[in-house]
Amino acid sequence: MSASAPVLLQLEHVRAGYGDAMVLDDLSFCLGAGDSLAVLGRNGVGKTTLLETLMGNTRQTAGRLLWQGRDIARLDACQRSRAGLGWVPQEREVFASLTVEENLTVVACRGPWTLDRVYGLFPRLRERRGNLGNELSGGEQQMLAVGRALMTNPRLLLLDEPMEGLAPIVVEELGAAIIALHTQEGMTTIVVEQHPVIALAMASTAMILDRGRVVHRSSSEELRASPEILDRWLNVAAAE
Ligand SMILES: Nc1ncnc2c1ncn2[C@@H]1O[C@H](COP(=O)(O)OP(=O)(O)OP(=O)(O)O)[C@@H](O)[C@H]1O
Repeated sequence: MSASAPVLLQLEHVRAGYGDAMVLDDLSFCLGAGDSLAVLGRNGVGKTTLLETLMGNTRQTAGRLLWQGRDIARLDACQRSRAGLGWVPQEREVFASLTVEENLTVVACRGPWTLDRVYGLFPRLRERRGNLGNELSGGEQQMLAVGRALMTNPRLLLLDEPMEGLAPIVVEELGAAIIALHTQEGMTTIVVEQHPVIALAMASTAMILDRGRVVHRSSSEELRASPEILDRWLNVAAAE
């Protein structure tokens, strides 16, 4: 986080999970406006649960979750969305019976992100604007899911494994758009991603979770150059 950037999001000793099963335990971190953060970790360590907790979809039993300085623990997902949290779920959840353009306009909120700007980021969506959600490829659906979240004009975009199941060529196209989102558009992003090579390319800072806690936080560059940390927490020899 740059010293001058205002803090957007701050988690202090958060404990959260589902029912009686707590997944996140004493989790703390901070994110500044304009930051991009990759969240890494082995299967089942709580990466998705972290995003679900930010959106208010889990049971938070301890700690503070501050959004622009205000504790939002009691707000539901809709209220958090209105407060500026944008959510791209792992399942994409595009509206199958609406066209691409309807998928985008149905959630639109006033702000800098317009239909034209989303089409500028994803020219493929402009080409497919009249197609129904269920007529799109996996990659196009993912682009639509990102575009739809942008149309809500969030201040923070949360992406859960956006590359899952996509062909390498699409991963490249979507990855370039996600990188452009923070490098050119200044969007603050948190991206959950299993594969360190992809994750570290998509964000300038990285955080590793293990058993619901933060066990490493650094720049992506530093983590890329730390094979012992990658090996210890992710069981991979290198992120090259
Ligand atoms: N809706 C749910 N109800 C109960 N337990 C859940 C639910 N979703 C996830 N869990 C449990 O919470 C733990 C963390 O899961 P989570 O999906 O957050 O991990 P993850 O790090 O995102 O893993 P993956 O990389 O496999 O997606 C797992 O033990 C999982 O079984």
